[in-house]
Amino acid sequence: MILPTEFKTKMSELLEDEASAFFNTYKEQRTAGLRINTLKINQNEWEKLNPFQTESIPFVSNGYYYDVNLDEPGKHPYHAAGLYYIQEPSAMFVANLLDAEPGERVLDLCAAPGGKSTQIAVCMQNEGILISNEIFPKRAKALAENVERFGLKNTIVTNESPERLSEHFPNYFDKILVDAPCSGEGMFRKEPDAISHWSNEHVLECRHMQLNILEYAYSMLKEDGILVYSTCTFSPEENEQVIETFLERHDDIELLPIDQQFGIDNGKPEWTKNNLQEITKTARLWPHKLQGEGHFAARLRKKGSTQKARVREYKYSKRQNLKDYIEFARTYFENITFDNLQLFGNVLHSLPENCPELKGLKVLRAGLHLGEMKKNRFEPDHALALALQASQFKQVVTLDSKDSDCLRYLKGETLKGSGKYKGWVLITVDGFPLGWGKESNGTIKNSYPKGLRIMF
Ligand SMILES: C[S@@+](CC[C@H](N)C(=O)[O-])C[C@H]1O[C@@H](n2cnc3c(N)ncnc32)[C@H](O)[C@@H]1O
Repeated sequence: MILPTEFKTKMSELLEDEASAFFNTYKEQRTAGLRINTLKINQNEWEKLNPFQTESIPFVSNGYYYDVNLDEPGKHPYHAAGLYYIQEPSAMFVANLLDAEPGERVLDLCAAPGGKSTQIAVCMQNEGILISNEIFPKRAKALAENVERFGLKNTIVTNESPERLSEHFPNYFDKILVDAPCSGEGMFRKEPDAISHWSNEHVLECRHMQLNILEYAYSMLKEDGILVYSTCTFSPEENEQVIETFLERHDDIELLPIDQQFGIDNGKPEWTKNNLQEITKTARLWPHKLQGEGHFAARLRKKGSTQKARVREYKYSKRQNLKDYIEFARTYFENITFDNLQLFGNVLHSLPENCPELKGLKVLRAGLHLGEMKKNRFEPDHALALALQASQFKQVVTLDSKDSDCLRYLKGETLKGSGKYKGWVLITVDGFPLGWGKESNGTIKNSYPKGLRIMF
C-alpha cells in the first residue's frame, strides 16, 4: 500500500515513537465486523445459529469480528433477513455514546449507508423518533434499504441538507449524531481509493464542512441535548481542533467524558491550537492499539436554555379508505396491529408515535411502509415482511439456510408450495422473514424485490 508522502510525514511527526507501530498496521489485513440486530435475534440465539467463525469485539456489545478470508456474511441469507449489519469494528463504538433511549427524538444527520442509524434504532427498541438523514440521493436510497432490512418502524429517512433540516427542526432533538464526512484516513486499508483522494487541502476542506454541519446540528439540539461528533480520520484538524473551535463558538456546550477502555485512547491536548486539556475527554481508536480501522469521537451536551421546539405533530387525514388493508390484516395477521396509519398517494405507512409534520421535506421512508392500495386489493411491501416475526403471520413457509430453495428464492425463482396455503405467504429462512411469495395450486410466485435479487 503506497501512502501519500505528506500523510506519512505528518503522521510520523504527530505520533513520534508510536509511528512505526501505526505504519506497520498497513502491512496487515483490515479488520471486519458484523453487529447483530437484537430487534430480531438475541445473543444466545445468534451464538447457536452463527454460521461464521467470529470473535466478540470487546468494546461493543453484539459486535463480532469475522475473517474476510473465511467468510462472506454479506452473501448469506441471514444478511437478507436483517439479522446483522456488516460494519467496520471501530465504527461500532460511536452510536452507543448517544445512549439513545426508547421514546426519544434522535437525529442521525449524516447517516448513509446506515451503520450507526441501525445501531441507534436498536437502542431505541423501535420506539420514539429517529430521523435518519443523508444529503446525497443515491446514498439515501441505500440507507432506506438498510433501514428496511433491519425491520425498523420508528425511523424516518430523509434526503436533505443539514441547513434545510435545521429550518424544519429548531431545538427539536434530544440527541444528535454527526458522523461527519471526512478525509477518511481510517479507510485506507478498507477502501484504497480513499488514498488517491487524500491531500492536506482536502483535510482542510473537510474541517470547514464539519464545522458548518456542527452549527446546524447545534441549532436542532434542545436544552440538555446530547451531541456526538465522530470521524473515521486521524487528522487533528478534523478532530480535536474541530471540537476546540466548536467549544469556542458556543459557551453553552460542554464536553462529556467517554469511557476509555480496551485500548481506546484519548484526544490529544497537544494537537489542539491552545493546548485544550479537557480534549482528553474525547476518544481515539487507533489501528495499532486495538483491532479496528480507526475513529475519533466526542460527546457534548448543550447546557444553555433554548426556546421550546415549535415543530407541529403530523396531522392525519381522517378520510382514508383502508378497507382492503383491513381485509388483508384480518386474513393474514396473527396478534399484531399497526397504528398511526397514513396513506401517501396509494402507499400505506404506519408512522411513528408523535410523528412530526414532514411537509416540505424530501422523505424516502416515514416509519414502516406497509404496502400499496391497488384496485380492490392490498399488496404488502417488502419492508412489512422484514418488520414481522414469523409468528405474526398466518401463512409461513420455512426455508432452510443450507437448502438450495433458499438461494432460489433470493434469485427470484418460483418455488414449489406445500399446497396447504392460498394467497400471500411469508417466506422465512430458519424462521426469520425474508420476503413475500404468493401461493396458488401448489406453486409459490416470488415477490422478492427485483433490485435485491442475487444475480449469480
Ligand atoms: C462517514 S459517512 C456516514 C456513515 C454513516 N454514519 C454510517 O454509519 O453508515 C458521512 C456521510 O455524510 C454525507 N455528507 C457528505 N457531505 C455532506 C454535507 N455537506 N452535509 C451532510 N452530510 C454530508 C456523506 O454522503 C456520507 O454519507
